[in-house]
Amino acid sequence: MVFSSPTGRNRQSPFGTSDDRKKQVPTFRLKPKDPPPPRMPSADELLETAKVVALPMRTRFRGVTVREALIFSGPAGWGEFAPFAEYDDAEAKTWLAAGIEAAYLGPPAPVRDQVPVNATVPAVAAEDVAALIARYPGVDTVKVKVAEPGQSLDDDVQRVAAVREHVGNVRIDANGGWTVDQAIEAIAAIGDLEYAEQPCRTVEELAEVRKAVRVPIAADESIRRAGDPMRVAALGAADIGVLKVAPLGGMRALVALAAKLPMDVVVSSALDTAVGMSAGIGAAAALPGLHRACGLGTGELFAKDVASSFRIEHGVVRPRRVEPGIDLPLASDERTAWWHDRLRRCHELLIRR
Ligand SMILES: O=C(O)CCC(=O)C1=CC=C[C@@H](O)[C@@H]1C(=O)O
Ligand SMILES: [Mg+2]
Repeated sequence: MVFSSPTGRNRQSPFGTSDDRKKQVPTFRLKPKDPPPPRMPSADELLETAKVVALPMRTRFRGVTVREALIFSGPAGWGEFAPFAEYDDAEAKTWLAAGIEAAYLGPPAPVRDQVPVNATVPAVAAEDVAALIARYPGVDTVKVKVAEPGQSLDDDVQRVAAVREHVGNVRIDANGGWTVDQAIEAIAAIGDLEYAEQPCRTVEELAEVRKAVRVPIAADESIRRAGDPMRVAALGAADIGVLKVAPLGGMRALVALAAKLPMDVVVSSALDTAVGMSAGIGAAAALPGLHRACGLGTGELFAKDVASSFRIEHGVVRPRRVEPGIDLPLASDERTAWWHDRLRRCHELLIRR
């Protein structure tokens, strides 16, 4: 689709570029009830309202102790641009498209007013598990990080056992940290699970593990960082797809991919601030079929967020718009300049034909 640009030239929408189509990421498409397509804002316009924040984490998570993010506002609300620091611009640009969608178009029409969430337990010691789970009232599903570099399988077994003292439904996430043999051994040692997320790095390895174990396999990086997110289905590599708004390029892209994937999906955060979380919850609320708890409770991992975090009550969160507070924990001038440059480069990639 095309949209009007400030220079008067029609350009390809960031929600459905030809590049995306090559990667087979679902393209943004209007439905009759959607508002008109957004005007592509210039980078200057985005940076006019931008704030770069540095949010302290309560617990280290995927090596992150301070989560940086750039947020900006548009006619539909606030959007977030927070690709992890190590991602290159080609990968980071879809995160910008997602932020622009949130700020300039807003969420798709919801089909539910609440979304069940899981608790997320980082690779902590078993004795720290209870305090973490206590932050998630009414939650009956816990996702546990495993295969942390520097830790042993015994650490994982003990952490999962500690979680089982509180809830019956446990899923694990190895972030591709195991070989096929290690995954098979670890899954046998850990025992019954709702699913094992991304036990190995490649789609082929996931397919091998899936054939060898009875525990269902979920794909995360094999979808969000893949050239072709449908490959997991083509190779019979997963039972569940873990979908994240920012890496997929937006709420509508996520909903479109969920419709194509022949498997259950779980919407999960990308360690989003409350602004990004609003989009994750908005996408989950718009999914016609949602049968599992979503990884959208990671606001609990922050010591401070950009707005009051989504309250978890009886294991669910409710979609809402977010208005960042005035006392934001702002990043240093140097980090702010780094994020501004990154946004400009990704914006250039988005509008390039
Ligand atoms: O799914 C959840 O429970 C929370 C989100 C979560 O685990 C993640 C968020 C961001 C980066 C990732 O390393 C991690 C994941 O791999 O799913
Ligand atoms: Mg994951």
